[in-house]
Amino acid sequence: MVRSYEEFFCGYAEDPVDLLTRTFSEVEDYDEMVLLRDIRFESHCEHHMVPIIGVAHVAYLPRKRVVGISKLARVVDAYARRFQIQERMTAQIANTINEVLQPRGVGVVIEASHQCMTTRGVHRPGVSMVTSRMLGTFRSNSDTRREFLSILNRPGVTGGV
Ligand SMILES: Nc1nc2c(ncn2[C@@H]2O[C@H](COP(=O)(O)OP(=O)(O)OP(=O)(O)O)[C@@H](O)[C@H]2O)c(=O)[nH]1
Repeated sequence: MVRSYEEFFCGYAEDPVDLLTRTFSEVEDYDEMVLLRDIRFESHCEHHMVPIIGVAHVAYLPRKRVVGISKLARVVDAYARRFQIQERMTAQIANTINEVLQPRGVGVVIEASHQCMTTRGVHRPGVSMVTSRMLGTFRSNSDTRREFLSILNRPGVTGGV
């Protein structure tokens, strides 16, 4: 049991800023959107300590600095593996990427099911919660935001491989 809880809450031992400090510079001035979608995560509700299970979609518009793509998923995990509320987790992921990479913009969308309301309390299975945090161009430019959100609605090319 102790090992399980150490795993559930190992995010407190991770520094999300550290995860993003190594960046790639030789990217031929790539400056279009980078989007990692369907990042599955498992978190725990800080009110009831029961699971929040969902997916995060994380995008940014680089300004010179491009990060290893797995690091975006690691940042999601670093915040998910803590006691959370979904709105705070969404903001933390976006704010950290924004502060460390200083991109032109960041967009984070999270869709999750909260077992504190599907399996107890109000008992509403099948309900999911959607939150988003848009910064920089994702907030100020509706075309950028629309491009991001429209990609989320497209089927993936890899078929989830
Ligand atoms: N942006 C970008 N990152 C990539 C691409 N292909 C691989 N990567 C990332 O390149 C990074 C290499 O980082 P390292 O820290 O050297 O590799 P690692 O120790 O295997 O890192 P993890 O994959 O996080 O375990 C990883 O984050 C990969 O996900 C790509 O096409 N674009």
